Amino acid sequence: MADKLQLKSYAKINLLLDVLGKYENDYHQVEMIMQTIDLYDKLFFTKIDSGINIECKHPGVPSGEKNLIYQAASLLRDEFAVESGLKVKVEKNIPVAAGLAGGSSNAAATLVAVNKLWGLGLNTSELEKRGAELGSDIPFCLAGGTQLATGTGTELEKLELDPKLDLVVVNPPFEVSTAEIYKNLNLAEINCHPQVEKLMMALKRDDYRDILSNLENLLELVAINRYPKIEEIKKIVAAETDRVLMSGSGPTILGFVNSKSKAQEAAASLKQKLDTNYKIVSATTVNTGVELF
Ligand SMILES: C[C@](O)(CO)[C@H](O)COP(=O)(O)OP(=O)(O)OC[C@H]1O[C@@H](n2ccc(N)nc2=O)[C@H](O)[C@@H]1O
Ligand SMILES: Nc1ncnc2c1ncn2[C@@H]1O[C@H](COP(=O)(O)OP(=O)(O)OP(=O)(O)O)[C@@H](O)[C@H]1O
Repeated sequence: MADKLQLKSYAKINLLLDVLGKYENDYHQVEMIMQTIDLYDKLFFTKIDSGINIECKHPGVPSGEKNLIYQAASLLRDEFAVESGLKVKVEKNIPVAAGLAGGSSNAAATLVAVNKLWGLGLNTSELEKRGAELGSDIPFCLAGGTQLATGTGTELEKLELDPKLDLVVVNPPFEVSTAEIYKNLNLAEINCHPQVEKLMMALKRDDYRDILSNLENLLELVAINRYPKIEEIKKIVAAETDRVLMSGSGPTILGFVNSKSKAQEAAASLKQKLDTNYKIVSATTVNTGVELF
């Protein structure tokens, strides 16, 4: 059995994020259209004799038990009484605590890696179940592409759509806690919800204008309330693109355009306008989850 595996783990965006209610455990009932984009981390996994060692140069990424990679590996190690260990080198490209599921996608890749390296023989839905125990975005990150997510975000339906959307990803230099954003959402105040059916129809028809007008994120208002800077960034990105949207619980702002070259132009122009500590990249949607490279 091979003792090395190299996997890419893709960033996700939420083309639509609606919150319908709250469960007794305080998690929220959501309805989302999730999508992977061609921004990814590279993970180099090696099976070792014992322990879980993580090497990542990014200062915002914990190296020990707090790392989702560690948690994913130790969950399966404990469940299956695995005696081997794991070494992981992470090349981070996805901004951290950005609403792009960077940690979740790393965890999804780890589930795939240890399943293979430790010979556990689990299928995708068995991996999804373990992923959901660790984080709501992890099951989606396994297969990626375009998926409808319901429940707490872990009940998934893969949509046989492969939208080709070009965008610029603008990540400001501050982190946002997902828990804090959900905690500050007051559903009683919301009288207008995103329209998931309309977006799905627009995606099916590949109608650019209709797709753009149905991109919505209910958490945007909460995030802007807590961090007014997000509204300022939105305005700057709006001047360069056809539609702006916050990803997940923020603070990353996405600006949509109708070609790769326009996305690159928008990225170049925004780099001139915003501080150098903003991470700004052009991206495109992909129909990929965790994959070998
Ligand atoms: C905002 C999104 O990223 C959109 O894809 C997800 O809904 C959240 O995904 P995530 O970061 O993987 O979330 P988790 O790590 O599972 O949860 C972080 C915190 O967010 C809140 N949370 C999360 C998911 C959900 N359906 N309801 C919630 O209220 C909970 O307070 C939880 O403690
Ligand atoms: N492998 C990892 N990569 C990045 N962050 C990690 C990782 N493991 C743990 N973390 C921690 O998780 C927190 C959230 O990081 P992450 O990049 O996953 O956020 P996010 O993009 O907002 O995710 P989501 O969209 O799933 O809420 C960070 O504060 C970071 O310290």
